[in-house]
Amino acid sequence: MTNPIPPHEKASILAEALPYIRRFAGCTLVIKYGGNAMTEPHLKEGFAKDIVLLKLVGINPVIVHGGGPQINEMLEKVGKVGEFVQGMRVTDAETMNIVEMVLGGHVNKEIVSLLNQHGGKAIGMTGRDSHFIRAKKLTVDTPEQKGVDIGQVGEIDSMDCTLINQLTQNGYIPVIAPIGVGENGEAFNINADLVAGRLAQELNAEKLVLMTNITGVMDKQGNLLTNLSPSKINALVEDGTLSGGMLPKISSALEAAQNGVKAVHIIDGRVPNVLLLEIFTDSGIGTMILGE
Ligand SMILES: Nc1ncnc2c1ncn2[C@@H]1O[C@H](COP(=O)(O)OP(=O)(O)O)[C@@H](O)[C@H]1O
Ligand SMILES: CC(=O)N[C@@H](CCC(=O)OP(=O)(O)O)C(=O)O
Repeated sequence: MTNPIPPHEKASILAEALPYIRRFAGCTLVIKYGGNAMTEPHLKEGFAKDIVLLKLVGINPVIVHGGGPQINEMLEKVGKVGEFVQGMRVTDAETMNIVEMVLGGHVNKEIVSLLNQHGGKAIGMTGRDSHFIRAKKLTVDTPEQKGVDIGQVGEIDSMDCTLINQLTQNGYIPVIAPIGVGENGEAFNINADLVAGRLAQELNAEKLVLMTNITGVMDKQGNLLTNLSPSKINALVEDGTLSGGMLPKISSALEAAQNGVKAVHIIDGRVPNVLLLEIFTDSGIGTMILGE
């Protein structure tokens, strides 16, 4: 059994939060909740409580969620296998329907419901709601081929954050599924890290926090890299240290850091209350991405 924390230590931990609460009160934080970090019920519950606490102390959290593993599970049920190119899901018409059903339906509503159960006022939406994320078809460059067509995968064309701002100002917590709308009203599947990074820029967020299922960005030997500069990131991409889902994550993190978002962090969503540790304590956690 672990020893209980003595009362004076508990008090000093709570007191440590005060300067951070003062600093971030009234600020917007964009939090990306990755599908891999939302597998355990107790972690989902803890995440919801942490977000409600942020809102209650005057911070404006805006959540963008993923759901890659949850989409894979549903694809398997209909006999399809998830396929990825450079961390992006190959999305044919049938897959797009499943993506929209899983992200816009089950995953989004589960998070919304948990937040509301814990006293938050959460509202779920996708980028098709009020057409707030306009997207166009994305093609991907691989080391072998440029411009690979991966179906209904979108890149963000523009974002209209009027509705999000109105919601946060009125006490709501927006919970956003990463689906965009094309010129003809069609749906596009967008990587959730890209939506979170762009949203953080558009909202002038104080922080972008990407919650995933790993301690942070690792070097080839598996050591945690606590700080990453643009040149270091380029080197890690070029020598193949970063792969799969880490590729869109790091490029989104870097773009946000270079476009006005003051702090960008990749942290381990498997650690209970990791958000509170990141935001309210002096201890550095995960990987911080620097803009220059
Ligand atoms: N150098 C690296 N450091 C850390 N993770 C890496 C690295 N290269 C690839 N990855 C992979 O990226 C994954 C995180 O991306 P992803 O699976 O898309 O997570 P999420 O669902 O949270 O967005 C890690 O679990 C790991 O498998
Ligand atoms: C184009 C693309 O890859 N879209 C992602 C959207 C969900 C996502 O990003 O989920 P995670 O954050 O859990 O990985 C997908 O279909 O899996």
